[in-house]
Formats: sequence, C-alpha cells, structure tokens
Amino acid sequence: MQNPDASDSQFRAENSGAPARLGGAPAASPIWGADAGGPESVPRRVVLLGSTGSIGTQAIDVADGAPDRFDIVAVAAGGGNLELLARQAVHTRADAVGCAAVDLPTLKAAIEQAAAEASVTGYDPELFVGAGAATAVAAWPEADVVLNGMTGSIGLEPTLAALAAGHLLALANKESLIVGGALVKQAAQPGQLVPVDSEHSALAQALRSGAPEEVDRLVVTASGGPFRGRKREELADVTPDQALAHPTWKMGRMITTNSASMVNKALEVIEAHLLFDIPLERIDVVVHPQSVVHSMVQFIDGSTIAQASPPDMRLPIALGMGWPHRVAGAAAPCDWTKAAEWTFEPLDEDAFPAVRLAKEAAASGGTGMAVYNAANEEAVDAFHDGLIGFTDIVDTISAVLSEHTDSGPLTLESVLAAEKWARSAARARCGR
Ligand SMILES: NC(=O)C1=CN([C@@H]2O[C@H](COP(=O)(O)OP(=O)(O)OC[C@H]3O[C@@H](n4cnc5c(N)ncnc54)[C@H](OP(=O)(O)O)[C@@H]3O)[C@@H](O)[C@H]2O)C=CC1
Ligand SMILES: CC(=O)[C@@H](O)[C@H](O)COP(=O)(O)O
Ligand SMILES: [Mn+2]
Repeated sequence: MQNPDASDSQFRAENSGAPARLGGAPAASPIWGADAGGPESVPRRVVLLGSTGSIGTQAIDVADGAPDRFDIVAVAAGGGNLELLARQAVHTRADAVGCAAVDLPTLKAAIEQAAAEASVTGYDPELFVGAGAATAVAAWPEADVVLNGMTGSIGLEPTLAALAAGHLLALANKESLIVGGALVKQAAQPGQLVPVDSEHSALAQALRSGAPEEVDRLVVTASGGPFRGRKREELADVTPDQALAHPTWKMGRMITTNSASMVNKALEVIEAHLLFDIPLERIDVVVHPQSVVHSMVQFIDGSTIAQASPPDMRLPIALGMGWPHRVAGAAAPCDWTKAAEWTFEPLDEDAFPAVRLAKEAAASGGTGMAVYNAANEEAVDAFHDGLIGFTDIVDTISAVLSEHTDSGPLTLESVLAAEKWARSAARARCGR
C-alpha cells in the first residue's frame, strides 16, 4: 500500500477491477497487440516478488518516482536480506509481506524493528512465511499487477498463482516461462503476460508496429558478456569474479553468470519463442557490446524496427508494470547530441554453444528446458563454490540433457519431476 501521505485512499474502491488487458490479441500468444487510451486514473496495485533483488529494488525506485501510477501492496523475498525486506515493507506500507526462509515471529520482529526505526506506528501487514510464501503473495487478491523478480525456476508456482488470480503478470523471472512452457502460456489470458526482460520488452515494443504475419525474424541482442571475443580454450580458467564483471549491466549473481556463459541468451531465445509464437529457426542472436539496442524485429518487407535506450532496467520494469502505457521519466533516453558507436557481430557458437544447445532442448516443447535450466542453476552454484570450472557449466547442461528422456505431456508434476531429476544428476556430476 502506498505511504498514506502519498496516496488518496478514496480512489481505492474505484480500482477494484482487473487492469486493462492488451486488446486485439490474436493467435496463441499472450503478448500480441496493445490497447489504446491512457493509463487508469488510479495507481495500479503492484505485488513485488523478489523485492530485495536487482529487479525488485529498481521496481521500488520506479514506483517511488510514479506514485500516480503504482502503489506497491505486497512484497516478498527469500530471506537472504531480511532487514531490507522489512524496511521495504515499512517504506511501501505493503498490506502483505512474504518471506521464504524465516518463521513468523522472526519476520514480525524484523518488521516491528524497521517500523520503530522509521518512527512508523500502527503498521500491521499480513505475513506469509515458508516455501509457499511467494505463491501466496502472488495471489494477493487486492492487486492489479504482479512483478515476478525472483531468480530461478522457483518462480514457476508464483507465476502460475499470479495468472490464476487474474493479475497482469510483469515477468522478469524468465525461468518460470521457460521451464513451464506451454503450461504457463495456457494459464495466461491474452495480454495477461508482459515481459520485463529488456530484450523481450524491446521486441514487444517493436512488434507493436506490425501484424504477426508481417514478422520475418526476431533478432535478440547480446552484450557478449565479460568474455566476448575469447575462444573456448581461453575460458577454461576464468574465475567467478571475472564472470561477475558484466560490462554493461548490474544484476544478480545467477543472471550475470548466465550472461558470461551465454546461457542467459539461450534462455532468452526460448523466452522469445514462447512469448511471441515465432519458430526457433526464425530467432537470431547478434552480439551488440554497447547494450543500447535491446532487440529488433525484422519484417517481411525488409524493414527492421529496433528499440534503443541506455542500459537501465527501470524502463522495461516501468513499462511492464504499466503495460501498455509508458511511464514518463522512467529512465534517461539516448543522448543524440553526442557521437556514439553501435557495433554488431555474430555470436561465436563454438566458444559459446549454450544457445545451440537450448534450441535443441526446446525443440520438443517438453521437459527439455526444465532440465536445461535446472542443470544450469546447479552448475552455476557449483562454479561459484569452486567445484567446477567455467566451461563445465555448459558441459554439465549438455551431459545432463543427453541422459534425459522427455516424458509425455507437460504438467506441473512432470516439470517438477524433471527438474528434481536434473538437479540431482547435475549435482552428482559437479561432485556434490
Ligand atoms: N537484474 C536484472 O537486471 C535482470 C534480471 N532479469 C531476471 O529477473 C529475475 C531476478 O533477477 P535479479 O533481480 O538480478 O536477481 P537477484 O538475485 O538480484 O534477486 C533475486 C530475488 O529473489 C528473491 N528470492 C529468492 N528466493 C525467493 C523465494 N523463495 N521467494 C521469494 N523471493 C525469493 C531474493 O530474495 P533474498 O535475496 O532477499 O533472499 C531476491 O529478492 C531473474 O529471473 C533474472 O533472470 C531479467 C532481466 C534483467
Ligand atoms: C538486462 C537484461 O535484460 C539482461 O538479460 C541482459 O540482457 C544481460 O546481458 P547479456 O546480453 O550479456 O546477456
Ligand atoms: Mn535480458
């Protein structure tokens, strides 16, 4: 809930319906199309999952800067930074607070302490703890939009809960869509699922300029990460610190490591395929080290529409939460008065085979990507724990996939079972 001095509670009753949906959505994709008109006259009530992370903290920044557009009504995090979660709860006056790793008295005490430090009295939110906390918060009924900014496939059930509750889902947690695949798509009404990932936000914006049948190819840009230009043999001895030195973005540990290995781009190709219903063979990756062009759509008449802005996630976060309406001043634009250079180069798939591997794993539309992602999450942790080398990350994914047999239709149970199996196979390979 918004800080009482920054909001007018009389508007609350008028804002009880679901948010505006994207209109005119054809085909199976939940993303096509956009409706007309301006934003609602009352702030959207936002549930923030992963509030203490890179996406989560930037989302609070966005909401603080646009109180007429956004009112954070619930926050949830893992518990790795309980103090910050408690301070966020008090700052936003969230009606609901979730935390996975603590018990109820600990969460309550942390919030009471944060309230006392901020000289706030009478703040008494509903609390959720334990493994199901984020899922419960995702279904918080007095909400319009859920921003899922959790890391990893642990975000799948919260994603499904947000969709089942009828909320607009602004999805940063790409893993939940990628591992859930058709399961997540079928759970989404047309226009209910909006990407926050910068490339997919760019694609969604570019796709507004043409009909689905006019799209030729999607071009997903990649920064190239800290190891751009290196050959495979030059990657064997790189360290976790080097892998975390991303050239253009400041993000959480998992996605930053994935950027270095190109697993992030692999996940993003599958994410684009699922969001926009474009076949995998019509989705390309191009390395663009400046991270200013966030992706492009090539149309059948030879035209390419690109979205460009300096690397700042507050833009796609604001657009995702406010979709389809833009938020004025969400981020700084490009400065066209200064000389600048944008470069593009092909991806070296021999040094970085992650994208090719994901296209193969995703081809069946089954549990392949759940296995790919789970093996990667385990291997990344093992790399940071010093158990395996950098190139072993993608080699582990490849080895685990080669032992995997796709098992019938995609259900929540089959995804969770495939994940469990893949985590155990990957851990064994990493010497856990
Ligand atoms: N960061 C970025 O710029 C971008 C991120 N993304 C995607 O967004 C997602 C988040 O990334 P990022 O913000 O970098 O990651 P971070 O590691 O910075 O943050 C992850 C967040 O998830 C929370 N979390 C962990 N476990 C749980 C749980 N069981 N229940 C609820 N919350 C939990 C963490 O809480 P705590 O640490 O307090 O335990 C933290 O708030 C990822 O899927 C990533 O791929 C996509 C594009 C850009
Ligand atoms: C900001 C964002 O969307 C990240 O996914 C980013 O794209 C990562 O950079 P890479 O292009 O290096 O993977
Ligand atoms: Mn991205």
